[in-house]
Amino acid sequence: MSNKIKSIGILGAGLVGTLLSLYLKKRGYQVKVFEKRSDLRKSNNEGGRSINLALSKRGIKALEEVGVFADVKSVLIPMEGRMMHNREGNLTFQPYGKEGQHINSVSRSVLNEHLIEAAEQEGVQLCFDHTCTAVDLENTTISFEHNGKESTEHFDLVFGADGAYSQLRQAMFRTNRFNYQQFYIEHGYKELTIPPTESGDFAINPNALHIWPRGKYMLIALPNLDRSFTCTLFLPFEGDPSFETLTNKKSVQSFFEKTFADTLPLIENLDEEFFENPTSSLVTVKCYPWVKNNCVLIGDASHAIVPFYGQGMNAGFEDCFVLNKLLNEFDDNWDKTLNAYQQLRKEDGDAITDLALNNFIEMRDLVADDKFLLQKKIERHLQDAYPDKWLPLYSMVTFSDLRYSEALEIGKKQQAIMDEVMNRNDIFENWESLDFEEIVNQL
Ligand SMILES: NC(=O)C1=CN([C@@H]2O[C@H](COP(=O)(O)OP(=O)(O)OC[C@H]3O[C@@H](n4cnc5c(N)ncnc54)[C@H](OP(=O)(O)O)[C@@H]3O)[C@@H](O)[C@H]2O)C=CC1
Ligand SMILES: Nc1ccccc1C(=O)C[C@H](N)C(=O)O
Repeated sequence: MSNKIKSIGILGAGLVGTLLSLYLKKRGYQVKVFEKRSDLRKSNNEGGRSINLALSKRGIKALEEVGVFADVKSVLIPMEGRMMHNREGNLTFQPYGKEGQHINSVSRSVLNEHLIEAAEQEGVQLCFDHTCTAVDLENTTISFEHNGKESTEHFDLVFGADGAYSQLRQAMFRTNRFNYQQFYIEHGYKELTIPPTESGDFAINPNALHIWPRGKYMLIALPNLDRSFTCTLFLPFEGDPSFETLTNKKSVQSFFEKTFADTLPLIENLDEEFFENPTSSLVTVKCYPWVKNNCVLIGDASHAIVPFYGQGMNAGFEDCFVLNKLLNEFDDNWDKTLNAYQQLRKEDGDAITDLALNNFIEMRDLVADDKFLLQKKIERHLQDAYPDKWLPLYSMVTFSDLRYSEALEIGKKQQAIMDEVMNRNDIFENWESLDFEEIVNQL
């Protein structure tokens, strides 16, 4: 294939497809994007099933590289830490990183609109209402349906940025030695809303990610530009409590009274939203290889993860950044680039998949535990005293661009060290007199 690539087709004008199109167009390729949905800028309908995104270092870096971050900045809301709400409505705040560090709440559709606009201005051809129905991996053609008509188009290279249920991946699925694994967690999610107050203000602190951790399940809330909050209830599909048991207004009301009492005056239309918004499921997909002939998977199509680290978009954006960096390194030799791309990013995709699953346990359960919060405090102290030696796992993932796979490995070593530290009987009283140097030197 090497250096004969001129035309590139991309499936999906989601966050990753549009950013990828910008990168490739800027390199001088002819780029055409096919998206099954209508143009978001004309009909914005998320259908009550969106979870707010948390843009952080990796995503920002990837947006900066193509010059779109400056434009996006105005739609971000900084969240400096987690605000935990216990059953009595008492609050505990846990900062995400050092002073001045934060993650950014952003609506998927607003960010997507910005990227679509930027891609169009760059000269990318965007085809909305085009559903890809098949990909021919041998001939690098895409078949799609548009306005009831079927047609087929050939490209030198095709990218599947078409999400967790990718059509391109579907074509790869039938090829020899393609590995594939998919599983659903036992929880589903439902979107609810905390509207602005009557005076038009945020009802709760907008510079935090709010969590109501309840062990096996949780509710979270992230701020929006219109001063509302998008809440997401993560609850098992089956068991008690579960989506299965919350079948009528009475059961929902009493569940919220018992578990999330301080949200009842805030979520105005609980009954309507609970029964009108869909309950969505959460899938994880792992597969390999990501490259077959001249067809390549990227973003969720190659590594669909659960949302709990707020890294799905950041990881997909980083895929684009790394691909572009490799194209620079290999002077647009696509064979070499794609080979290196899939090897590097598979390891990192697997790592963030595991990290995201673990972060659910942290958010729904551990953040309500005093010992866990003390561990975080000690780790922040280690970071302040030995910034070159100890960077907490959350910071490595969120505020650095260290490879996810390296962050995961270092994080495991840190956890083993901290397990011993936290086992001391007098840890709550005497943590300040720990030998911090000895701790960091164990790494
Ligand atoms: N906050 C949220 O609710 C969501 C967030 N995300 C975030 O976005 C990140 C990046 O996702 P990304 O990899 O871009 O994937 P996305 O799912 O965001 O985007 C893929 C796009 O391709 C479209 N598509 C799917 N099948 C076809 C097809 N056959 N033909 C043409 N278009 C198709 C999808 O439409 P359709 O969606 O209708 O299938 C979607 O618009 C995720 O990691 C996650 O963090 C993604 C989804 C939801
Ligand atoms: N955007 C999200 C959507 C759903 C669930 C979590 C998030 C997060 O961002 C979590 C955050 N990184 C945290 O660890 O507190």
